Amino acid sequence: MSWSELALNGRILVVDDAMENIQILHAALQDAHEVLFALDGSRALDLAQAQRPDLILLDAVMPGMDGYAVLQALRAAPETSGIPVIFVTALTSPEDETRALDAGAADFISKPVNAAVVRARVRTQLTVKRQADALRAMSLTDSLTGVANRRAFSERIDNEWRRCGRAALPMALILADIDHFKLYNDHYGHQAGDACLEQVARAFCRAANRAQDLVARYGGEEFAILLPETDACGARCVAQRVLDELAALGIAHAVSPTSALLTSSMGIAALVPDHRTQTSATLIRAADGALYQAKADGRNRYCMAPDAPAGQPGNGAA
Ligand SMILES: Nc1nc2c(ncn2[C@@H]2O[C@H](COP(=O)(O)OP(=O)(O)OP(=O)(O)O)[C@@H](O)[C@H]2O)c(=O)[nH]1
Repeated sequence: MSWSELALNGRILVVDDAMENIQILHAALQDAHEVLFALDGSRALDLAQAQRPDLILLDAVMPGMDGYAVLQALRAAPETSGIPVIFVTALTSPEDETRALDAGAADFISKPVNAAVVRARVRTQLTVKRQADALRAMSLTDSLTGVANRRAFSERIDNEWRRCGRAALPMALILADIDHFKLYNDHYGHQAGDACLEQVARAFCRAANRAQDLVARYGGEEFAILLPETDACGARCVAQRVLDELAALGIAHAVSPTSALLTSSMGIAALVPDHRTQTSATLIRAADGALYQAKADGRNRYCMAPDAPAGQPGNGAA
């Protein structure tokens, strides 16, 4: 599919206090796009949050919250800051245009609008948006396994740390390290090692299957499983499923001192974030310490960080 084809079917939010202007833009765009509309700034912000349009056509002059204030509010919220905005306005002086572009507008269309020009400008902005989205997705994905990469993990854990902290919800982290992977590579070869990592990543995804769970490749043969809104008990369940999934895969590891099959060790930490005095590094450190303990205790098991608030430290051996 070409980039211009990708620009089709985008969801567009039209914001204007005059219904007849909305109707004109709707008529120009409805064949190729889903068109939403709002008659004032506050409704526009609600719709942008709830529906995440691909593009916003925004009237600059409106009673109450004007276009510039709407744009500022869109940029301030992480969920809407990446949505491109085209100003559509009767204000046509170079100063007005410059002000809109300085405020973060992607483009500027003068009223009265020409339907062909609107369609062309919209196509351009949607194409740029899709390209930016694809690049961002690529920059957050591990190319070998297809799961999130370390950068994506760092972004998510910080967001979840704050979100769960504000809501006083628990969150858990499992750090998993494949056992004796150096020996695996040495014995079966690096390509087989890569194929093994892909299989293991898929097994982790099957074990952590809630919408908000995140499986990430944390390092070479180390994975992180982030479990928002999950306490120590829930995290233990997921870790046990990881052990079961790996056992079910049955990947031979003929030279492992631990088992004839490929295994993983895991460290689990779970807590209710104290986001005012601590950072997410607290959780990572605790999970890392528990992983070290799981390795020391004989591998092929999970170990709970000792300061987990939801119960006594627990170990699970397969
Ligand atoms: N095939 C492959 N191997 C990798 C990749 N990333 C890291 N590794 C290998 O993973 C191995 C990790 O080895 P170590 O850190 O010594 O750990 P280990 O052999 O798993 O031993 P324990 O963790 O103590 O059980 C190294 O041989 C790395 O080369 C990768 O992308 N592909």
